[in-house]
Amino acid sequence: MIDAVDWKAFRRAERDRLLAARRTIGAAERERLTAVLARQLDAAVPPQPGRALGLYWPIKGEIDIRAWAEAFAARHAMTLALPVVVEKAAPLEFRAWAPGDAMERGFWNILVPAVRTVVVPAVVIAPLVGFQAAGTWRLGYGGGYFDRTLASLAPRPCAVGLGLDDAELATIHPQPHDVPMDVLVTESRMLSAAQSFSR
Ligand SMILES: Nc1nc2c(c(=O)[nH]1)N(C=O)[C@@H](CNc1ccc(C(=O)N[C@@H](CCC(=O)O)C(=O)O)cc1)CN2
Ligand SMILES: Nc1ncnc2c1ncn2[C@@H]1O[C@H](COP(=O)(O)OP(=O)(O)OP(=O)(O)O)[C@@H](O)[C@H]1O
Repeated sequence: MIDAVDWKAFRRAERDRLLAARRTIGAAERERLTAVLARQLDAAVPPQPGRALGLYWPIKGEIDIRAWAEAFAARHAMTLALPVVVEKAAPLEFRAWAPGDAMERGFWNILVPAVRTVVVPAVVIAPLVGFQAAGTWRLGYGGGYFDRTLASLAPRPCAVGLGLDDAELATIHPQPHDVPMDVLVTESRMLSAAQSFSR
Protein backbone atom coordinates (compact mmCIF):
# COMPACT_ATOMS: atom_id res chain seq x y z
CA MET A 1 0.00 0.00 0.00
CA ILE A 2 1.48 3.31 -1.14
CA ASP A 3 1.26 6.06 1.49
CA ALA A 4 0.09 9.67 1.10
CA VAL A 5 3.58 11.12 0.73
CA ASP A 6 4.51 8.54 -1.91
CA TRP A 7 1.63 9.19 -4.35
CA LYS A 8 2.14 12.93 -4.21
CA ALA A 9 5.89 12.60 -4.82
CA PHE A 10 5.27 10.06 -7.58
CA ARG A 11 2.80 12.37 -9.35
CA ARG A 12 5.06 15.41 -8.98
CA ALA A 13 7.97 13.54 -10.59
CA GLU A 14 5.84 12.07 -13.39
CA ARG A 15 4.24 15.46 -14.13
CA ASP A 16 7.67 17.08 -14.46
CA ARG A 17 8.89 14.31 -16.77
CA LEU A 18 5.74 14.30 -18.95
CA LEU A 19 5.54 18.10 -19.22
CA ALA A 20 9.22 18.26 -20.21
CA ALA A 21 8.66 15.60 -22.88
CA ARG A 22 5.59 17.46 -24.21
CA ARG A 23 7.60 20.66 -24.56
CA THR A 24 10.03 18.95 -26.95
CA ILE A 25 7.28 18.24 -29.55
CA GLY A 26 8.07 20.28 -32.68
CA ALA A 27 5.66 22.46 -34.65
CA ALA A 28 5.11 20.01 -37.51
CA GLU A 29 4.47 17.05 -35.20
CA ARG A 30 2.14 19.20 -33.09
CA GLU A 31 0.17 20.11 -36.20
CA ARG A 32 -0.12 16.43 -37.15
CA LEU A 33 -1.25 15.48 -33.62
CA THR A 34 -3.82 18.30 -33.57
CA ALA A 35 -5.38 17.02 -36.81
CA VAL A 36 -5.42 13.36 -35.71
CA LEU A 37 -6.86 14.23 -32.30
CA ALA A 38 -9.61 16.30 -33.95
CA ARG A 39 -10.72 13.19 -35.88
CA GLN A 40 -10.57 11.13 -32.70
CA LEU A 41 -12.67 13.70 -30.82
CA ASP A 42 -15.25 13.77 -33.62
CA ALA A 43 -15.72 10.04 -33.09
CA ALA A 44 -15.54 10.01 -29.29
CA VAL A 45 -17.46 13.07 -28.12
CA PRO A 46 -21.22 12.56 -27.71
CA PRO A 47 -23.09 15.46 -29.38
CA GLN A 48 -25.55 17.23 -27.07
CA PRO A 49 -27.56 19.74 -29.13
CA GLY A 50 -28.59 22.82 -27.19
CA ARG A 51 -26.01 22.15 -24.45
CA ALA A 52 -22.51 23.47 -23.75
CA LEU A 53 -19.19 21.78 -24.57
CA GLY A 54 -16.38 22.55 -22.13
CA LEU A 55 -13.01 23.06 -23.80
CA TYR A 56 -9.84 24.74 -22.48
CA TRP A 57 -7.58 27.66 -23.34
CA PRO A 58 -4.28 25.85 -24.06
CA ILE A 59 -1.39 26.29 -21.62
CA LYS A 60 1.90 24.48 -21.00
CA GLY A 61 2.13 22.82 -24.41
CA GLU A 62 -1.42 21.42 -24.43
CA ILE A 63 -2.87 20.55 -27.83
CA ASP A 64 -4.96 23.47 -29.10
CA ILE A 65 -8.49 22.14 -29.71
CA ARG A 66 -10.19 25.51 -30.14
CA ALA A 67 -10.68 25.20 -33.91
CA TRP A 68 -11.99 21.64 -33.52
CA ALA A 69 -14.37 22.69 -30.73
CA GLU A 70 -15.78 25.59 -32.75
CA ALA A 71 -16.48 23.32 -35.72
CA PHE A 72 -17.94 20.54 -33.55
CA ALA A 73 -20.19 22.93 -31.64
CA ALA A 74 -21.43 24.59 -34.83
CA ARG A 75 -22.16 21.22 -36.43
CA HIS A 76 -24.10 19.93 -33.42
CA ALA A 77 -25.85 23.15 -32.32
CA MET A 78 -23.82 23.30 -29.12
CA THR A 79 -22.41 26.29 -27.28
CA LEU A 80 -18.88 26.50 -25.83
CA ALA A 81 -17.61 27.10 -22.31
CA LEU A 82 -14.21 27.59 -20.69
CA PRO A 83 -13.12 26.55 -17.18
CA VAL A 84 -12.27 29.25 -14.66
CA VAL A 85 -10.51 28.90 -11.32
CA VAL A 86 -12.63 31.26 -9.20
CA GLU A 87 -11.04 30.19 -5.94
CA LYS A 88 -8.04 27.98 -5.14
CA ALA A 89 -8.91 24.42 -4.03
CA ALA A 90 -12.55 24.85 -5.14
CA PRO A 91 -14.51 23.49 -8.13
CA LEU A 92 -14.01 25.16 -11.51
CA GLU A 93 -16.71 27.42 -12.91
CA PHE A 94 -17.55 27.10 -16.62
CA ARG A 95 -18.27 30.37 -18.42
CA ALA A 96 -19.99 30.58 -21.80
CA TRP A 97 -17.44 31.50 -24.46
CA ALA A 98 -17.50 32.26 -28.19
CA PRO A 99 -14.51 33.11 -30.39
CA GLY A 100 -13.73 36.83 -30.13
CA ASP A 101 -15.24 37.28 -26.65
CA ALA A 102 -13.41 39.64 -24.31
CA MET A 103 -10.91 37.78 -22.11
CA GLU A 104 -9.11 38.52 -18.87
CA ARG A 105 -6.24 36.87 -16.98
CA GLY A 106 -7.22 34.50 -14.19
CA PHE A 107 -5.14 32.32 -11.84
CA TRP A 108 -1.80 31.21 -13.33
CA ASN A 109 -2.31 33.84 -16.03
CA ILE A 110 -4.80 31.62 -17.90
CA LEU A 111 -7.10 33.63 -20.17
CA VAL A 112 -10.77 33.33 -19.15
CA PRO A 113 -13.99 34.98 -20.42
CA ALA A 114 -14.35 38.44 -18.90
CA VAL A 115 -18.13 38.14 -18.78
CA ARG A 116 -19.36 35.71 -16.12
CA THR A 117 -22.15 33.67 -17.74
CA VAL A 118 -22.04 30.42 -15.76
CA VAL A 119 -23.15 27.22 -17.50
CA VAL A 120 -23.11 23.50 -16.69
CA PRO A 121 -21.54 21.80 -19.73
CA ALA A 122 -22.98 18.48 -20.92
CA VAL A 123 -19.53 17.38 -22.05
CA VAL A 124 -16.12 18.49 -20.79
CA ILE A 125 -12.80 17.93 -22.56
CA ALA A 126 -10.18 17.56 -19.84
CA PRO A 127 -6.54 17.86 -20.97
CA LEU A 128 -4.32 15.11 -19.60
CA VAL A 129 -0.74 15.43 -18.40
CA GLY A 130 -0.76 11.65 -17.91
CA PHE A 131 -3.25 8.80 -17.82
CA GLN A 132 -3.77 5.21 -16.73
CA ALA A 133 -5.68 3.21 -19.34
CA ALA A 134 -7.15 0.67 -16.95
CA GLY A 135 -9.69 2.71 -15.03
CA THR A 136 -9.47 5.73 -17.41
CA TRP A 137 -7.68 7.69 -14.68
CA ARG A 138 -6.41 11.20 -15.37
CA LEU A 139 -3.30 12.94 -14.10
CA GLY A 140 -3.56 16.75 -14.35
CA TYR A 141 -1.51 19.65 -13.04
CA GLY A 142 -2.05 18.72 -9.42
CA GLY A 143 -4.67 21.23 -8.39
CA GLY A 144 -7.45 18.63 -8.20
CA TYR A 145 -9.71 21.04 -10.09
CA PHE A 146 -11.33 18.63 -12.53
CA ASP A 147 -11.85 16.08 -9.75
CA ARG A 148 -13.62 18.65 -7.58
CA THR A 149 -15.62 19.94 -10.52
CA LEU A 150 -16.84 16.54 -11.68
CA ALA A 151 -17.69 15.64 -8.10
CA SER A 152 -19.80 18.79 -7.67
CA LEU A 153 -21.58 19.47 -10.97
CA ALA A 154 -25.17 18.26 -11.36
CA PRO A 155 -25.94 16.77 -13.75
CA ARG A 156 -22.39 15.46 -14.00
CA PRO A 157 -20.92 16.23 -17.43
CA CYS A 158 -19.52 13.48 -19.62
CA ALA A 159 -15.74 13.76 -19.06
CA VAL A 160 -13.51 13.20 -22.09
CA GLY A 161 -9.81 13.07 -21.24
CA LEU A 162 -7.53 14.17 -24.09
CA GLY A 163 -3.87 13.22 -24.10
CA LEU A 164 -0.96 11.77 -26.03
CA ASP A 165 0.05 8.11 -26.36
CA ASP A 166 3.39 8.91 -24.72
CA ALA A 167 1.59 10.18 -21.60
CA GLU A 168 0.47 6.69 -20.60
CA LEU A 169 1.49 5.50 -17.13
CA ALA A 170 1.17 1.94 -15.83
CA THR A 171 -0.55 3.47 -12.81
CA ILE A 172 -1.27 6.95 -11.47
CA HIS A 173 -1.77 5.38 -8.01
CA PRO A 174 -5.49 6.27 -8.01
CA GLN A 175 -6.74 7.95 -4.84
CA PRO A 176 -10.25 8.18 -3.38
CA HIS A 177 -10.62 11.80 -4.62
CA ASP A 178 -9.76 10.89 -8.25
CA VAL A 179 -12.71 10.87 -10.66
CA PRO A 180 -12.26 8.58 -13.70
CA MET A 181 -12.86 9.92 -17.20
CA ASP A 182 -15.86 8.53 -19.11
CA VAL A 183 -13.73 8.42 -22.26
CA LEU A 184 -9.99 8.73 -22.87
CA VAL A 185 -8.74 9.83 -26.29
CA THR A 186 -5.17 9.79 -27.62
CA GLU A 187 -3.87 9.88 -31.19
CA SER A 188 -4.13 6.10 -31.46
CA ARG A 189 -6.66 5.00 -28.84
CA MET A 190 -10.15 5.59 -27.61
CA LEU A 191 -11.00 4.06 -24.26
CA SER A 192 -14.35 4.20 -22.58
CA ALA A 193 -14.66 3.65 -18.86
CA ALA A 194 -16.60 0.42 -19.41
CA GLN A 195 -13.97 -1.11 -21.73
CA SER A 196 -10.75 0.13 -20.27
CA PHE A 197 -10.11 -2.84 -17.98
CA SER A 198 -10.07 -5.27 -20.87
CA ARG A 199 -7.11 -3.62 -22.63
N1 LIG B 1 -5.77 24.86 -20.34
C1 LIG B 1 -6.16 24.49 -19.13
N2 LIG B 1 -6.92 25.31 -18.42
C2 LIG B 1 -7.32 24.93 -17.17
C3 LIG B 1 -6.95 23.70 -16.62
C4 LIG B 1 -6.14 22.83 -17.42
O1 LIG B 1 -5.76 21.72 -17.01
N3 LIG B 1 -5.77 23.27 -18.66
N4 LIG B 1 -7.36 23.38 -15.34
C5 LIG B 1 -7.49 22.10 -14.85
O2 LIG B 1 -7.54 21.84 -13.70
C6 LIG B 1 -7.69 24.50 -14.46
C7 LIG B 1 -6.41 25.17 -13.99
N5 LIG B 1 -5.64 24.28 -13.23
C8 LIG B 1 -4.31 24.47 -12.90
C9 LIG B 1 -3.82 23.83 -11.79
C10 LIG B 1 -2.50 24.04 -11.40
C11 LIG B 1 -1.66 24.85 -12.17
C12 LIG B 1 -0.26 25.11 -11.79
O3 LIG B 1 0.59 25.36 -12.61
N6 LIG B 1 0.05 25.09 -10.51
C13 LIG B 1 1.39 25.35 -10.07
C14 LIG B 1 1.39 26.37 -8.97
C15 LIG B 1 0.56 25.97 -7.78
C16 LIG B 1 0.34 27.13 -6.82
O4 LIG B 1 0.41 28.31 -7.22
O5 LIG B 1 0.07 26.83 -5.65
C17 LIG B 1 2.03 24.08 -9.61
O6 LIG B 1 1.29 23.12 -9.31
O7 LIG B 1 3.27 24.02 -9.67
C18 LIG B 1 -2.17 25.44 -13.31
C19 LIG B 1 -3.48 25.25 -13.68
C20 LIG B 1 -8.59 25.44 -15.20
N7 LIG B 1 -8.06 25.81 -16.47
N1 LIG C 1 -13.19 16.55 -4.39
C1 LIG C 1 -12.09 16.95 -3.71
N2 LIG C 1 -12.21 17.48 -2.48
C2 LIG C 1 -11.13 17.87 -1.80
N3 LIG C 1 -9.86 17.81 -2.24
C3 LIG C 1 -9.67 17.31 -3.45
C4 LIG C 1 -10.77 16.85 -4.26
N4 LIG C 1 -10.28 16.42 -5.43
C5 LIG C 1 -8.92 16.59 -5.35
N5 LIG C 1 -8.56 17.11 -4.17
C6 LIG C 1 -7.17 17.42 -3.73
O1 LIG C 1 -6.46 18.08 -4.80
C7 LIG C 1 -5.08 17.70 -4.78
C8 LIG C 1 -4.53 17.43 -6.17
O2 LIG C 1 -5.08 16.25 -6.69
P1 LIG C 1 -4.52 15.52 -8.01
O3 LIG C 1 -3.08 15.19 -7.91
O4 LIG C 1 -5.47 14.39 -8.31
O5 LIG C 1 -4.71 16.69 -9.11
P2 LIG C 1 -4.96 16.66 -10.70
O6 LIG C 1 -6.20 15.90 -11.00
O7 LIG C 1 -3.70 16.20 -11.32
O8 LIG C 1 -5.16 18.24 -10.98
P3 LIG C 1 -6.03 19.19 -12.01
O9 LIG C 1 -7.39 18.59 -12.20
O10 LIG C 1 -6.12 20.51 -11.31
O11 LIG C 1 -5.29 19.30 -13.27
C9 LIG C 1 -4.97 16.51 -3.84
O12 LIG C 1 -4.24 16.90 -2.70
C10 LIG C 1 -6.40 16.15 -3.48
O13 LIG C 1 -6.50 15.73 -2.14
